[in-house]
Amino acid sequence: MERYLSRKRARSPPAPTCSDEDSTDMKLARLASLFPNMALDALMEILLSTGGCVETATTTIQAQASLYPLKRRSTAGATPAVQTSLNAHMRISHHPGQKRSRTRKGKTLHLYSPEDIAAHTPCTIIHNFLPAEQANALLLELLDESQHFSRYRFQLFDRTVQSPHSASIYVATPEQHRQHTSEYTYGGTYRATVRQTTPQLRAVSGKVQQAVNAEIQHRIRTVYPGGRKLKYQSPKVWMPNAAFVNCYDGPTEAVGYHSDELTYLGPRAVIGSLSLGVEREFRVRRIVPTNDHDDDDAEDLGAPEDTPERRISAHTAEKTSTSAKGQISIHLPHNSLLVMHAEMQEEWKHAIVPAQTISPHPLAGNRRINVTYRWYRDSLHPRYTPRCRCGAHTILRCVQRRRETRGRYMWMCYAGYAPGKKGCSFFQWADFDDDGEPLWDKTAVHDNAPWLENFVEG
Ligand SMILES: O=C(O)CCC(=O)C(=O)O
Ligand SMILES: [Fe+2]
Repeated sequence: MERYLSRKRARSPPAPTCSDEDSTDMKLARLASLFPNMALDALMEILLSTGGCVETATTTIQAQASLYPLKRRSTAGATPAVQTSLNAHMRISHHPGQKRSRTRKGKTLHLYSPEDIAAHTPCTIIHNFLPAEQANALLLELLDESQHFSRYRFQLFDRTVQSPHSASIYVATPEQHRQHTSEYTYGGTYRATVRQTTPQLRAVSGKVQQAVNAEIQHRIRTVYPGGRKLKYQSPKVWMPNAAFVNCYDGPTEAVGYHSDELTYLGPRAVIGSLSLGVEREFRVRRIVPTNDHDDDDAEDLGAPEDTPERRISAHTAEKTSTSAKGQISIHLPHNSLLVMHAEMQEEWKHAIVPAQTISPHPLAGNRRINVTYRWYRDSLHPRYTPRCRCGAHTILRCVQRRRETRGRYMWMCYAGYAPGKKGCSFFQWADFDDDGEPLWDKTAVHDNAPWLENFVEG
């Protein structure tokens, strides 16, 4: 990003003013119409590198076209230059309650130590989480599994676009496999790749469960107001029953800025995220509310935001207001467990950004494997979640920017973003009790249908 921004600044006439009214999909579509011969991936990278500004992206592409022939400009070449760590220039205190922002517009603050990460982000990290042999065994097992992974596909106007990394979801039993392929949806469609847990994945789940619960309790005691759990956060023991495994094969594979879909996790979800193989940067940035109502309507009433499909287009940057405070880079080495705490999905966005350089891992080569352990709430099983007029499952989202309704949850139709489907404009506010349980007819929730089983044996 710096490379493009600094070139842009040095140039005269002055940088174009960025009109930031459109959703990311619209911006990408505008760029695609201006540069029909360029790959969408490359356009997304450039949009990301210019902070989501179509005008700057356009002048950047035009200027670069004379320097680099288009076919030789890889996505890696269009990624932001590696940025220097701000840690070198500033001392960061580790007071847990510290609220002062350390990020600045357009800058990336690089964090490595668990204390800094806990103090400045909604995450905590445990390095060297597993015994070395167990981490390696899990890595090898999942590298082998990754041959079965697939890429998410989503519809962008008349194009079907693929995610720039591959993934599969893992569940514990054949019955859960059935449910995940025919009942649970993701980003408006059924999952393409669902697999059953493998021996190493199962063996590690108990350790993840234990560590995540300890981290949750520590966070509550040391960070949350009054030492109490957040409103809507579940008071129950966190029990993962689904794991998404991602594979990033090489430095250009990535996932764009997004918040994880809350449909089955419910509000204030906690996610345990284990990194294996090549070290990559996990970027987080706080969502800043905006007063621009037109812009907000686009977000709140239809722009794809919190789906995996969005991650493809969200590969581009967010609106200016969102990125105004800059971003934080958390470095995720092999065998580290990152806990995304309850304040993460509603108030922050996260991404794995393309890397300019990576250090190959002795077992994984250029690949990084990531496992996100998730706890699907029984009360949010698809047999209970609202259906929209078009018959599809709705997805649960939180209003993230619009000041008046920020923090409210809503059920929305997302079918329109699934290839081959037509959506409707279904929208309904979602209400929860203080523990994040849906306030719909609870008798229905206590029927005898099979629940998702926890991964952990015994
Ligand atoms: O690869 C990672 O660390 C993050 C993956 C992620 O954000 C996701 O699966 O939702
Ligand atoms: Fe995510």
